[in-house]
Amino acid sequence: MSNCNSCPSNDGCSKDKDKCMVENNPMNSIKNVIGVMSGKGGVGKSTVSVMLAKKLRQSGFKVGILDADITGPSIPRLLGLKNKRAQSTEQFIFPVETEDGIKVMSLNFMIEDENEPVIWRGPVVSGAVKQFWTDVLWEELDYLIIDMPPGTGDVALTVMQSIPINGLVMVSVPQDLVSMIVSKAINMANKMDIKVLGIIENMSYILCPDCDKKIKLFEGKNVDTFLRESGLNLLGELPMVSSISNLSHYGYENSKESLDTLFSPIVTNILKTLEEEK
Ligand SMILES: Nc1ncnc2c1ncn2[C@@H]1O[C@H](COP(=O)(O)OP(=O)(O)OP(=O)(O)O)[C@@H](O)[C@H]1O
Repeated sequence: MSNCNSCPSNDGCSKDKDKCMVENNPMNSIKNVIGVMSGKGGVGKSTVSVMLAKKLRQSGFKVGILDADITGPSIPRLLGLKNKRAQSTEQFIFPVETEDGIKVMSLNFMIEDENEPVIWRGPVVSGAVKQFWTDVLWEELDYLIIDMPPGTGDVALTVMQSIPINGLVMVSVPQDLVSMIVSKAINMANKMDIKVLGIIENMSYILCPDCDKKIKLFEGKNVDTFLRESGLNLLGELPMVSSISNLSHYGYENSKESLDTLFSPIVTNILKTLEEEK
């Protein structure tokens, strides 16, 4: 059952204690849980989750990534861990660790072939996500990053109900930012009483290779109005760059240089907003 003392959301929680569905594992001590969400798939949620985890780890924090995208897990590949398997005992599942010490749990670590589709019904998928929170031996973490399932369906709901998320980072692309897709995700978070820390606009522009001018591919005229009306921060913009698209093929390490500079101010904004919310 839920134990408020060991819950990362304890400080700022407004949930009714008796109705809380969060089950904590007393062996784990996780200070902050940050969910990375998007209204739909393919907009860069997993890429952002990995960049955020890497940056926090570089700053000396103890970091984990929970890949809650059960039917389309891409975290192991992005981190160059696709051939790793998670070990378990009757009591615990042990996360796989990257060379730089990020603890990772993904369904891909439990299946034989990453190309095999996960053909499970919603409740089974939701059960797996819950287990990643309760049964994985995360031990002590400063930040657990959750790569949320895409969209606002059943599994996203389970994650929000059963994991004490301190704040959500919304990832969007410019043409979706002012659409109902993002609004739906934000409204869902609001209904579940989870703070949205802000929005990252991914694939926001391209940089001209000759003059370094930012070229916006989509008109973002209404973005400012949308942000003002929704009361949300723009945490930062990421350009469309080959070093990011290469992440899925070659892993983060080969793309590190350009990403480090681009992502640093975004991480600062995320941590600042997270602290302000406490
Ligand atoms: N800024 C960017 N520039 C170029 N390519 C990008 C950028 N961000 C993400 N991509 C590419 O877009 C694709 C989708 O990214 P990613 O897997 O991170 O999205 P996602 O939202 O997690 O998708 P899914 O919901 O399917 O898991 C990947 O091939 C990734 O390399």
